[in-house]
Amino acid sequence: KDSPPGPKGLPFFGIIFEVNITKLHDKLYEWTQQYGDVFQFQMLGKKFLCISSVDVLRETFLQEPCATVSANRSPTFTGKYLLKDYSDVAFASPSSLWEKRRKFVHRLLHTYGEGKASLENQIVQNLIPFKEKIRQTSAKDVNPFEIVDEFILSSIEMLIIGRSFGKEGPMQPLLKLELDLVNRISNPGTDGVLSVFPFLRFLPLTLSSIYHDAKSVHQKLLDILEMLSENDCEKTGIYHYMKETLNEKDENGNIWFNDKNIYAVLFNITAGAYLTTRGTLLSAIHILAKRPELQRSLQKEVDKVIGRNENPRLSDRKKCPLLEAVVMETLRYISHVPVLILHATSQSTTIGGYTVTKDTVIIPNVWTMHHSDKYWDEPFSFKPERFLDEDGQLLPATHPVRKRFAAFGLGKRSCIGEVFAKSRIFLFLSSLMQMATISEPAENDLLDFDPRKMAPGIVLQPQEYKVRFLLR
Ligand code: HEM
Repeated sequence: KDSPPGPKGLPFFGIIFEVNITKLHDKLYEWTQQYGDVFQFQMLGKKFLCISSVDVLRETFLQEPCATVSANRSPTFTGKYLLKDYSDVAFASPSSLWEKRRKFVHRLLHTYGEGKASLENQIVQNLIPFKEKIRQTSAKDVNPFEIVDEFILSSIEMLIIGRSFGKEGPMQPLLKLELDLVNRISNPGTDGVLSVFPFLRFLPLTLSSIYHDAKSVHQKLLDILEMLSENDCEKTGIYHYMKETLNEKDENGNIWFNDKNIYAVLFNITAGAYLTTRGTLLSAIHILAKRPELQRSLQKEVDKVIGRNENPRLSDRKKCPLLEAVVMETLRYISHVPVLILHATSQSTTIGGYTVTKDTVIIPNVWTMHHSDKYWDEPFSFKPERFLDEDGQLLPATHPVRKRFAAFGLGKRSCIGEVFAKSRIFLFLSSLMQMATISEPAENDLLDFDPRKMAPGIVLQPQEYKVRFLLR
């Protein structure tokens, strides 16, 4: 049992010709049925270990010594070329400077995601144009993508610079463009090819223009931030705090936060905050449009806890277990970060009883885990009640069902934006349920949401659709 099973593939190329590299998770789902919960394969000279078992993943990411050994990141094109030689948090492997960076960014996000009443007020302010749009479009067929984008991008501006300039302002169009580009290039399959053949960035290919465009748009954004921070911006966004920390030294006299770190960390935060929350909200709206009964129950909960006219507050979240369960089930059902961000081993170790060599790329196969009938009854059905007890309360985090949920990753590399993301998702969905009912469009049939049809990317995205918002 020393070496895991898995598809053999060709010398050097491995399995590359057997998969659609933009939708790696589809093939991993199929191979799990064939080879089991832990299997390995080779692609372009790299060794991959795919983990589709919740128990093995928890053991690997949460128990020492494996937790530390498996916290590395594999070398990526995104990390090396887009993020200035791994100057970021998400694509860099651990080091003492990285640890300081991760803690710092985590603290900033936490303060801004939950602690600061001012951000809560600002997000509530961001909801005003959103509510206005819903009023204007009431009962008409509408594509909700623009409305959701505006809300998310405004809250990213708030987070970074302390205010939003709106949809027509200098930042939102750039952010949107940049983040669509990043999603395409950082997709693990696409990045996997580019990381082995980085010279492709010099050839006249679509991929290389995506890379160059993403870089130049990001630089433009930084130039705008610099200009704004010198002029008329309140000193409340995280950009200001990053600038204040610039060139600080650690106890050994090493600078732990420099210009390159600001550049790369802002890439992480904008992509982390936009792609994931956008995917969640747009999927939730589509899913709810097909479930009027569930909406009625959500509206009852929101009316009781928040009322019809009060703005929702973050403190209301704990009192809305059904809404929490709907968000959790949406995240499980769509699993839109299907293989997390790939990990790697910093030395040889044992995983699931197998010997795994140093520099093996670890694929946490959360897509398969979240859609396995071993763990979930009817995994391709949307059932928020799986996260509730018989009294309608959210199951505790220690409950076996909750332990199978890994949408934000686990352990040392888990998402540092979870609180910030959940806060925004709650404020958005509770406001929506307070004021409107989502209905199918009048024009044509809306098919039920199918996560298998989501568009590829490092974060899968829902296909466009139309709904109607009927004012209550
Ligand atoms: C629904 C929302 C979100 C989901 C589902 C999500 C999911 C994830 C996942 C799966 C990972 C990788 C875990 C791993 O590699 O083991 C991750 C990492 C990360 N996320 Fe999120 N995320 C969300 C929102 C956010 C937000 C709002 C931010 C920032 C504002 C953010 C920032 C980050 C960063 C910086 C990392 C890298 C952590 C590290 O490598 O140490 N995420 N997230």
